[in-house]
Amino acid sequence: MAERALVPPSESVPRLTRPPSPAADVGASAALSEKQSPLLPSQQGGVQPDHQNEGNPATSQGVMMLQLLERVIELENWKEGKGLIVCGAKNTFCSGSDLNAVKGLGTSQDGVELCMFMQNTLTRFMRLPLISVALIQGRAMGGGAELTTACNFRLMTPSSEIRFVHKEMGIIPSWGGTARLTEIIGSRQTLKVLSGALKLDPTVALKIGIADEILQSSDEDQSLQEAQRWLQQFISGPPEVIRALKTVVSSGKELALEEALETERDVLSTLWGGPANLQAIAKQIKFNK
Ligand SMILES: CC[C@H](C(=O)O)C(=O)SCCNC(=O)CCNC(=O)[C@H](O)C(C)(C)COP(=O)(O)OP(=O)(O)OC[C@H]1O[C@@H](n2cnc3c(N)ncnc32)[C@H](O)[C@@H]1OP(=O)(O)O
Repeated sequence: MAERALVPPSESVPRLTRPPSPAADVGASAALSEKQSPLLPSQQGGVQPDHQNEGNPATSQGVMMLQLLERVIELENWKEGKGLIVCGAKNTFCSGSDLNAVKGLGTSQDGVELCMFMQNTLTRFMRLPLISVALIQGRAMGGGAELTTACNFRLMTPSSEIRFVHKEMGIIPSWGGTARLTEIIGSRQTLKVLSGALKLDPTVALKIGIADEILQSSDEDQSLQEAQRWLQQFISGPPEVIRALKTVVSSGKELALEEALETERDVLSTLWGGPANLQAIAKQIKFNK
């Protein structure tokens, strides 16, 4: 029987509580996992399996998923950050769960535990006070397609493709991907994308609103540079302001209006009269250029 390495630290997705004050340190953009894709098997350039568990794909996949959670926890503690880019390796964004591991996780309970673990991790990722970009080089399939929806933006290289293959696997996207995709492109388009298991090339993805932009290059390094330049336009400025913006947008998306308004008041109180605000007022900035 497959080892239960995927039981989530908490049994359910964390509730969004009104957030702590954003930090005021200097920020930078960073790759979540430079040249690594969190869920891929090692032959695709993913995180290497724990040697202790070599030969047991289910356990190795569990290790990779735990590594993803660890990275998210690191990012939760990255108090000066402003943005991040999630990218894959060897021109594959992420081809989802390791199919060899999935064979060893055959019960409904296995599926639900995997789902809860990933819902927890990706919800925490989505709520980071960082502006996140999925740089889709090559394919994003299954769980990999779901991962792209946890990012705020999706940039696609000309040769890339997003495909929610779940229907063909006899399942649904359940790592929060269905809910997030519906929020991104609406229920009609989501139903088409999922029930057709459509291959979304960059042109189609842009048209239906999953992709934010098609990059010029399919080259791994050049497209990463393009993505960094693209992100830069949204993260220039003081970290406390960028982080606060992401925080209030998250609460506007997830909370009831009264709570979201309260969050806005609280977050504003950390900025109004603060250094960035006072400097801007002192400079008498004009926006007519
Ligand atoms: C539990 C469900 C879960 C969820 O979302 O909830 C999922 O994610 S289900 C998994 C969904 N993903 C797939 O079904 C992908 C299946 N793989 C493919 O369609 C292709 O391999 C593709 C399109 C990713 C890449 O095709 P390409 O022609 O470029 O290369 P290869 O097919 O030769 O692949 C190279 C090598 O990688 C292995 N591989 C790729 N993806 C997976 C995977 N998800 N699990 C295990 N192994 C994978 C592939 O088998 C090849 O291995 P090799 O030993 O060289 O034959």
